[in-house]
Amino acid sequence: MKYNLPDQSTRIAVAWKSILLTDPHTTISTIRIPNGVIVLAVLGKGSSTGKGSDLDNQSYRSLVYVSRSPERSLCDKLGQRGWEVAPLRSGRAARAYLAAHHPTVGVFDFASGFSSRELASFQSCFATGGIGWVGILAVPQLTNELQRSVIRRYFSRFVTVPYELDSLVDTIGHEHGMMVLSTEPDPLTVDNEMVGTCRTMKELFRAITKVANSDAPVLISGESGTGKELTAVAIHKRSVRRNGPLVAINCGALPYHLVQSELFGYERGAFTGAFQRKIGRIEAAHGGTLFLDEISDLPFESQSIVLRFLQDRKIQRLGSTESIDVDVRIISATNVALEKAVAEQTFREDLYHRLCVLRIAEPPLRERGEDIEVLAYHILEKYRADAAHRIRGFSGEAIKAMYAHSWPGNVRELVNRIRRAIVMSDRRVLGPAELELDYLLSEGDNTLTQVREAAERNAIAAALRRHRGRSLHAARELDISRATLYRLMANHDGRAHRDGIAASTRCPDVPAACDAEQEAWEDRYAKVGNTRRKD
Ligand SMILES: Nc1ncnc2c1ncn2[C@@H]1O[C@H](COP(=O)(O)OP(=O)(O)OP(=O)(O)O)[C@@H](O)[C@H]1O
Repeated sequence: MKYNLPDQSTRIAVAWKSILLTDPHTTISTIRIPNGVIVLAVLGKGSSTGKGSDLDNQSYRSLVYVSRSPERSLCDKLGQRGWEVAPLRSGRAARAYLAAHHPTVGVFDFASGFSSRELASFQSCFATGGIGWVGILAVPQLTNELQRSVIRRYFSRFVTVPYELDSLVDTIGHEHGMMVLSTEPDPLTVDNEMVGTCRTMKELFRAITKVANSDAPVLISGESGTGKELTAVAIHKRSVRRNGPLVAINCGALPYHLVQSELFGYERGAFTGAFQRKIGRIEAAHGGTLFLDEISDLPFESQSIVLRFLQDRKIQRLGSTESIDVDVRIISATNVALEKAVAEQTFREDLYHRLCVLRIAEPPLRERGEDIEVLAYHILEKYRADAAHRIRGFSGEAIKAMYAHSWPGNVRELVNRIRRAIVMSDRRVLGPAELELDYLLSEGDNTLTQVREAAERNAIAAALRRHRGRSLHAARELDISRATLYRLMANHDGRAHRDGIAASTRCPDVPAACDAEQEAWEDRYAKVGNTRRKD
């Protein structure tokens, strides 16, 4: 039987339970279907020229093998079967490897004796999408509740010690086959620009794929620095217009008197100084995508000009009477709520409806959980060469501080902090001081729970700081009710509040919270805090 990859193969993987790729180099594989019949299948694009199939052409022959004492014989055996094995011991090394190499299979040796704390440091690796985990366990570990729950949640298969080398390698082959066939090729990860493994980012990637399949206008909303421009590029790259131009216009930087000439262009002699014809930005995007960045900043008087183009899809260069049809797909981005601008009559409602047919919301960095760490290593890889010496990674304290910080500037802030640290640091391991996050760490915040609590406390403190102690505004920003905010502040025993206020007095550009509302708030908070303490 011959199957073409990837479409049909995906269906095979879904329909049949087990696929054994005995050797990642070969295109001949054994497929075991549910009724027990074994079928030999040739997987590939019908090619037997020896040049290799799609399976060979991709980088999924690498395998991460985590063990405190990696088995030499297992590494050798895997090497003979064409695997590139990366034996690793720590969570940090594994995370960096996963971010850089995207292996399809991971082998985790529970039997080599990782402590519970060490196990927790691997959690983000287990949760990484696109990798199937195979466990090696000692029989008594099957009764250990923590290990059982990790296996149940994240592992597809496991073997117990003592195991037969061949059988383990076959199990890894099974896992590899299932992962390859059930994973759709993802241009986002192929070009390795947009990184994300958490649930919200996976939802974003799915939304990008769907939106890219349509030609309707899309509005991308999200806080500054969350990756709206990156998303616009990803949509364009995945769309049928990918071979056409992508032209970006920063609407905030377009003064009214230049809107017509910038957007529509002009003919020679159209006005004094127009010495030659100039093609406008909209026409330059013909056949491709027009990205209207910071659309909310488009001056009100200019909005009708853009609206007219969106209605007619025609332009007229200044100084010309000829109407030119322009075929572009519109993507716009905003970091403020356009609905609010419409309600306040600073943004035209008819333009809003033209732009906002499809919608994508960019999650802020503070809601991306362990992606902070994945992103940090991605950024380090990208800018590593700027360092005067080789930088190995981040210290444990630096990672803790990153989780504790609330990232008001989102991914851009993370990029800037890491780039600064890479250039300025004399050390091989970047610590919280290099990231200018050392003020966040307090003694003894070591366990995951403590780190999470610290992150929550700091997010609340930062929100209060930004809104000068106004609980209603801070709760709104944190997307929780005011009652929940009070409860959380009470849980943190007032520390988030104190930190928020202390920092707002420390920071020169944020005035201290000392207005009447602040005092009223403090009274209310004191009551909530007292009630809880009585409990
Ligand atoms: N998911 C991501 N993976 C890797 N890098 C990212 C990601 N999201 C954002 N970045 C990086 O963060 C920086 C800011 O991204 P971008 O310019 O797309 O944000 P933005 O939301 O358009 O910002 P603004 O609203 O200020 O225009 C860029 O350096 C970008 O490469």
